[in-house]
Amino acid sequence: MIPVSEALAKVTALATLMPTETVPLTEANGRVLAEPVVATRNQPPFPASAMDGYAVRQADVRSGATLDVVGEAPAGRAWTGTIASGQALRIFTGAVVPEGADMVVIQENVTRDGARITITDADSHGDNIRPAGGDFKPGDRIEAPRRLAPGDVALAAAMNVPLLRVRRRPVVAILATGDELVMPGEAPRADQIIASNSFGLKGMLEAAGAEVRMLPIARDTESSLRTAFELATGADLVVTIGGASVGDHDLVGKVAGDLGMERSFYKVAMRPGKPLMAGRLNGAAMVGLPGNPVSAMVCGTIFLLPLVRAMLGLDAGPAPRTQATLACDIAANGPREHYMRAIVENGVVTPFRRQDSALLTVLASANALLVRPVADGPRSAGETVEVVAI
Ligand SMILES: Nc1nc2c(c(=O)[nH]1)N[C@H]1C(S)=C(S)[C@@H](COP(=O)(O)OP(=O)(O)OC[C@H]3O[C@@H](n4cnc5c(N)ncnc54)[C@H](O)[C@@H]3O)O[C@H]1N2
Ligand code: MOO
Repeated sequence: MIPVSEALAKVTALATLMPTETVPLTEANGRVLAEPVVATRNQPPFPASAMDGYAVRQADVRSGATLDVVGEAPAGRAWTGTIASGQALRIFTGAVVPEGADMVVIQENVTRDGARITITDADSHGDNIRPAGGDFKPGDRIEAPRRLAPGDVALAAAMNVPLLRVRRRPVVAILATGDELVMPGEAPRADQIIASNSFGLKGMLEAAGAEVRMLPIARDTESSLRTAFELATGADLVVTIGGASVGDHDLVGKVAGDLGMERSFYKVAMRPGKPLMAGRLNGAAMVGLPGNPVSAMVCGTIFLLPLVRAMLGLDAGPAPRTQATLACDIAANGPREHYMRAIVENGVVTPFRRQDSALLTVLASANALLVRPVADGPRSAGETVEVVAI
């Protein structure tokens, strides 16, 4: 058994950086930017009105002052004259503020009578003008690498960059194994259960930016496993589920080895997740997850997410931890780092009483993993511990 930190380093060392591809803005959200986006224009490109009202000279703005309305400027239709003293231009949000004007008086602060306005309230918070280039200027950048959030996509669009260079999504083949498994919706025999892990992992990996291929469930025979591994050809990462332990039917390690897997490690000092394996199989990274549903999902959080991040060129450090205050006493930990399913509320963490790695109801109710270091002593309510959000 190797420590979790060492296993993580070995897993992320299996990553190959994905090549880049070009996508339109409509498909860019959530993708990882591979090359910076560089603005070639000012935004706004002109001094723009921030309000509906009247563009005027600030020096003319006094309560009771009357001004002549000399024209109108809606957004998208500039008025090309110059505002002189005593004049006002009817203006709308987003329109070009004309030469001469250095303030927009909001329409709520004037009364209008034909072509004249009277200022009823001269108190203004600011000039209501957005200066040219106030948002961004030529040369301003969205740096890479970066996972594009909706705000980034909007910014790239505003920069008039319609196509973005992003990392190709790593293709992950998920291979569930076991004679006891049937797919959701099928009719299980009395001695069978429903395959669940692949679905949880698919969601987790897709949210991380991967493209997931679900392979048919492999039976606990060497030939079925071999066929399933063949179907994984072309994937950047092959994730197997189950068959990783020491039983007579735990054949994943053997078959992968027969097919040429160069094993990086097998077994991690971690709970749940001890029988984790990883290596390289025909040019792809391979991670063998334990079958217990919670073990598979916890290993997904701790190892697969950093691996996918590394493949996308992002920081591949360990899952971020924060501190929380223990709500109750907990017993000493053993020789494996323990990732206890827990609920964090207002900075206080409560681990679930039942920690069996088969309990999906507990995992689904949890929002955090309470991390117990190897050989950590008993801890009392009120002490500070580390948690990973899930
Ligand atoms: N003698 C020992 N037995 C076990 C050990 C050990 O050290 N010595 N380790 C235990 C630990 S810890 C784990 S974790 C499991 C992992 O075993 P496997 O990876 O070989 O997984 P399976 O035996 O195939 O399955 C375990 C469990 O999970 C269910 N399962 C499997 N795949 C799925 C799936 N896709 N969806 C839902 N459920 C799944 C399976 O039916 C079993 O109940 O080994 C312990 N044993
Ligand atoms: O290590 Mo196993 O993954 O406890 O269930």
